[in-house]
Amino acid sequence: MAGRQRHRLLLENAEQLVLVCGRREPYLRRDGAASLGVLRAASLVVGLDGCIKAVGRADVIRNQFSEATFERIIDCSGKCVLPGLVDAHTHPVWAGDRVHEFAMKLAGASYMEIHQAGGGIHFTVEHTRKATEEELFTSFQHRLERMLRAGSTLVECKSGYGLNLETELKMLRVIERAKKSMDIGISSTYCGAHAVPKGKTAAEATDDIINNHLPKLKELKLSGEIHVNNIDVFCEKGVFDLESTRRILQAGKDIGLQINFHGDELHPMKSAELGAELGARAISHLEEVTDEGIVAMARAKCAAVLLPTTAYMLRLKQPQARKMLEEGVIVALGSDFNPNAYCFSMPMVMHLACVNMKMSMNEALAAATINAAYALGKSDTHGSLEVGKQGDLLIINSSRWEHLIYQFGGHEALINYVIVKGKVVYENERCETMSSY
Ligand SMILES: N=CN[C@@H](CCC(=O)O)C(=O)O
Ligand SMILES: [Zn+2]
Repeated sequence: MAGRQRHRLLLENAEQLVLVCGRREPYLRRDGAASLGVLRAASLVVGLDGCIKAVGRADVIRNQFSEATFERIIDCSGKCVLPGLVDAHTHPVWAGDRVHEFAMKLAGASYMEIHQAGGGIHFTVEHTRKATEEELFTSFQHRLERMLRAGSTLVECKSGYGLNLETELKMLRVIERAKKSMDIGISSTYCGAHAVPKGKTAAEATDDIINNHLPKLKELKLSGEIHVNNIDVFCEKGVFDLESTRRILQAGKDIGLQINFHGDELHPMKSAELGAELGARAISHLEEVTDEGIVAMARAKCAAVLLPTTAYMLRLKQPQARKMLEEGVIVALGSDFNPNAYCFSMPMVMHLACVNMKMSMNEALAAATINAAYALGKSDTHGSLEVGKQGDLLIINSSRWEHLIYQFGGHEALINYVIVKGKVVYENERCETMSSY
C-alpha cells in the first residue's frame, strides 16, 4: 500500500502503456527491440520528485494508491501512454535559414558543391556570428517548443555555427540558458569542428580547437558557467580528416566529454573504426560505413545515430540499418534538425526510418527512446517507463501506439499531452476531435 502520500500525477487506465523495456536494459539491440513491453488497461504514477513511482495494471494501482492524493489525474481510457521521445542529434541554434539552398538542391546541386562554394554551413556561420545572444535564444526557444509539441522530451543540441571561440561560446551559453529555463531535457554538444572556418586550414583549425577552445570549455565547466556533455567533429572528405578528428575527439575526451560525432556520411572515412577505437558513445550518419566499421561499433557498444531526414533530403544512399541491427549495433535515431534538414518531428523520423531504412515500428520506437537515451549517456534515467526513471511521457489519442508512426506528418492531431517530470508541459485539446477520422 502506498499510504496517504501525495504524488504529482496519476495516468489512469491507458488502453496501452508502452514500457519499451522493463528490466533496466541500457539499450535494446535487434532481438530486444523485437517485442517491446506493452501493458494493457494500465496506470502509472509519478511522484513529487518527478520520477515514476509505479507502473502496472489499473486495478492493482488503484488498490495500491487508494488513499494517496494526486496533483493531477488524467483519464487515459482509449489512449496510449509512451515514454517521451529522445532526439539524439540536432543543430537547433542558428540564424539565417537556407530555403534558397533547398531550391538549389532541388535543381541538382549537391550538399558539398554548395558547401565548397561558401554556402551551406558557411552561410549559417556568417548569420549566426552576426546575431545577438538574445536573438539566438528566442529562435532556439521556439524550436525547442516545436520539438516538445512533437513529443521530444530530451534533445541533443549542438553548437557548430560559430567555428571561432567567441561565437561557439555564444551558442553554448544560449544552450545552457535553455537547459536551466526550459522543461525539455537537453544534452549539449560542442561542435566547433563542424567546418573548417574561412581563412584557416584544417590543421590550423584543429590546433585552435585543441589549444584554445577546449581549455576554455574546461575552465567554464570548473567555474560552473557552462556544462557541455559531448564533443563532435564533422569527419568528412574536405572537412576534418581522420587524423584531425582523432586529435580533437581525444582532446575532448581528456576533458571529460563524451565522444559523439558525424562520420562516414558522404564518403567512407573509417570514422566508425576510429570511434570504436576511441570509445565513442555514438556516431551519427554512417551512410558510407564499411562492414568492418559496423562490426567494430557492435563490439564497442558504440551507438549508431541514424538520421533519415538527411538521406531523404539530400537523396543519399540510405544507411544500412538492417545490416547494423543484424550485426548487433545499438541503433538510435535523430531528427538532425538544421538549416539543411528542417524537421522537428521524431514521429516523422520514425516513419522515414521504417519506410526508407526498413526498420520495424518496434525498432524505430526503441531507437527513438531507450537507444537514443543511451547515445547521450542517459538511459539510466530516460527512454523507458520504469520505476525510478524520470516521468517523461506522451499520451496519444489512439488505442494503438503504432499510430504515432503510421500517421505520418499527423502528430499534431495525435499527441494529446506531453509530460516532463510528471508535469504537463503541452496539452492539445483539439486532438480529441481531430484524430478520430
Ligand atoms: N553533416 C554535417 N552537419 C549537419 C548539417 C549541417 C548544415 O548543413 O548546416 C548534418 O548532420 O546533416
Ligand atoms: Zn548533424
